[in-house]
Amino acid sequence: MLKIGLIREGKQPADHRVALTPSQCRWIMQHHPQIQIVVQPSAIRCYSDEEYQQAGIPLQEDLSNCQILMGIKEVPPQQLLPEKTYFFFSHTKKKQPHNKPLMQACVKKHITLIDYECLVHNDGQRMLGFGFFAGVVGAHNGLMAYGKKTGLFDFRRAYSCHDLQELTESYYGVKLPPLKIAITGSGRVAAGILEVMGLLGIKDITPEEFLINEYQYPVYTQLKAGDLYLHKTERSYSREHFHAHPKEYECKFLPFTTAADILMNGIYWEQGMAPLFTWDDLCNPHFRIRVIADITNDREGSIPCNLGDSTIEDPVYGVDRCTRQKLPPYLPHTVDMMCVGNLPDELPRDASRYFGEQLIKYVIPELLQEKSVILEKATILLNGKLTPRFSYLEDYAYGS
Ligand SMILES: NC(=O)c1ccc[n+]([C@@H]2O[C@H](COP(=O)([O-])OP(=O)(O)OC[C@H]3O[C@@H](n4cnc5c(N)ncnc54)[C@H](O)[C@@H]3O)[C@@H](O)[C@H]2O)c1
Repeated sequence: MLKIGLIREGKQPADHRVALTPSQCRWIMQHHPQIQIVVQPSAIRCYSDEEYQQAGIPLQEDLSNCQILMGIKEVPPQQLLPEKTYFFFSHTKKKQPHNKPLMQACVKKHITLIDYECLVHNDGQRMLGFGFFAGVVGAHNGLMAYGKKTGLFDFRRAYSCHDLQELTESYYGVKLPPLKIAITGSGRVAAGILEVMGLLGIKDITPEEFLINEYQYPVYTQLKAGDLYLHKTERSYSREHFHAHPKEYECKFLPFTTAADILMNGIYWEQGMAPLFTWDDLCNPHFRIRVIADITNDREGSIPCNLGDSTIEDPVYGVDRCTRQKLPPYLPHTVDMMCVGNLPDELPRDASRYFGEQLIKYVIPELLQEKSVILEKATILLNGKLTPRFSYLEDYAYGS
């Protein structure tokens, strides 16, 4: 019998998501009788203890008789149970300094750490992620901020809705004013943004039309990497080459800064890549963008005026375009920034269900195999020791 425990999230601020919903737990136990799932009680989880009980999933405070423990966010080191196999987003593979104590606690407690982020298909695409719901909530919040800034319309908060269905219903009858939205990216986040565009009936136009025309109704254009980047010397774009050498490319976004009212940023970005525009561009009087939903959300990253995270409670801040000062939101002369790092937690029920579906499809069957290459590849620590693939983390995991 393989016993899986769903842990209570311990990280602050509290996260409401869970790896498997009550009905998904029941489905797994019905279809895989060799698996038993228990859940640690939680007062804040988006599916209540009662919902798990009603689905026949036992509540259990002490998870020491489980072999596998599943969470979402980083587990506070003092809550780690020794010698268990843990699945969660550890945010350690880039040696993130704030998670060094967590990594070292996992070593000390002989833990096997499997990171969801490292579970990938053969072609390297991630199996699990919350990007779609980050895109949905990010697009919603970006529009909400624009409505507040201009006083033209009012959107309720996504987290006040029971789920995406209720959020969708809140769009019935909404007629947005003419506005132009530039969307960047082509992954899960972008798919979520496009979902909101579709729900609100915002019209899709080409990048060329977007730059030239004005419209009497709201429009958007999607800019994929090929629309955004150009090799600095070859003056060309190739997807494979760009993914391998993104720093050799310059960005072509500048004309959109004088054509768009809202920017919804969903690109993949890493340090050293060209930003979408510079501080000098921002100070240009023709810079038209008033609201930026920076869902990619790297501080001073692809968007230079991302001055750090905002929160779900307080999702928007203003930035003075010339003095670069952080200011309260919705002032007339600022660009408003929506830079929340845990957007999917505004729709935790849908985000959890979607996550659990991927988990059931791709990961649960691997758990039942004698040997799984997929799991091996995602195992950062095996019984507290770095696996060869992650040996580059040596100083981070074992050092002082
Ligand atoms: N704010 C939030 O709450 C939140 C939540 C989830 C994701 N994000 C961020 O949003 C961004 C996009 O996430 P996503 O889920 O859409 O990602 P994804 O993996 O679904 O898509 C990434 C896309 O970028 C492309 N890409 C471009 N350059 C690449 C490169 N050098 N290497 C690999 N892929 C490259 C890939 O082809 C892929 O289509 C990420 O930076 C992610 O951290 C933010």
